[in-house]
Amino acid sequence: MSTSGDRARTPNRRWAGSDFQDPPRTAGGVALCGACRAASACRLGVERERLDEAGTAWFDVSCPHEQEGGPNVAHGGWTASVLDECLGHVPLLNSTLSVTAELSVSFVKPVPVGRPLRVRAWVEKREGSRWYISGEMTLLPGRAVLARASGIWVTRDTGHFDRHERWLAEQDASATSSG
Ligand SMILES: CCCCC/C=C\C/C=C\C/C=C\C/C=C\CCCC(=O)SCCNC(=O)CCNC(=O)[C@H](O)C(C)(C)COP(=O)(O)OP(=O)(O)OC[C@H]1O[C@@H](n2cnc3c(N)ncnc32)[C@H](O)[C@@H]1OP(=O)(O)O
Repeated sequence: MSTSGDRARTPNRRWAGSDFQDPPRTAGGVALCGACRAASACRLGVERERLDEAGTAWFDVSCPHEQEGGPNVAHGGWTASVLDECLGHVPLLNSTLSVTAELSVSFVKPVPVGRPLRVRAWVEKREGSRWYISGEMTLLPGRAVLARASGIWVTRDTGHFDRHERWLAEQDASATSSG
């Protein structure tokens, strides 16, 4: 029987040999998170990504039908997730591992499901290990803004997830010992 302690010690083969700063990418250049590696596609619907010479990141995105909230429109959680993903790729496109510390989303218009959308993301400033990143989602064709986001990403070293596993094991151990 598997326990939470076993889970904390089990190597995760999706990340085996993985370089956090240079993850596997789709043909469209999209860096894949852990759960999407088996599917070889971003299940949030990020189809292409690229960084231009000015440092702005561009993403072709479409809301999957499984993420429908209201009739023919995206669940707000999808909009927030895909903006977290796209803005969070900016440090990665600059060969830097980071995690989201804060994220703020403005839902400007309902987001249609199954339509081509564009996300643009850029660095506002960097202070210490913090990257202040903003972005917006627009409808295609045209450039109507559907959502805006801004947040703070914090640079991590490659020991971040191992430290987390140890912290989790300690939580489990202290919960077990205190009953
Ligand atoms: C999906 C996650 C994947 C992450 C990347 C992994 C591999 C990459 C490969 C493939 C992946 C492909 C694509 C994925 C890319 C992006 C997807 C979106 C990213 C995410 O979806 S990621 C998941 C959600 N996210 C978390 O899981 C974070 C949980 N959380 C923590 O892990 C800690 O809470 C942490 C690290 C935030 C702080 O940890 P801490 O407090 O111990 O650090 P410390 O004290 O050293 O602070 C260091 C500096 O952060 C500043 N700081 C701290 N907290 C702050 C806050 N709230 N707001 C503003 N600034 C803050 C301090 O002011 C100091 O700033 P300074 O260095 O300038 O002085």
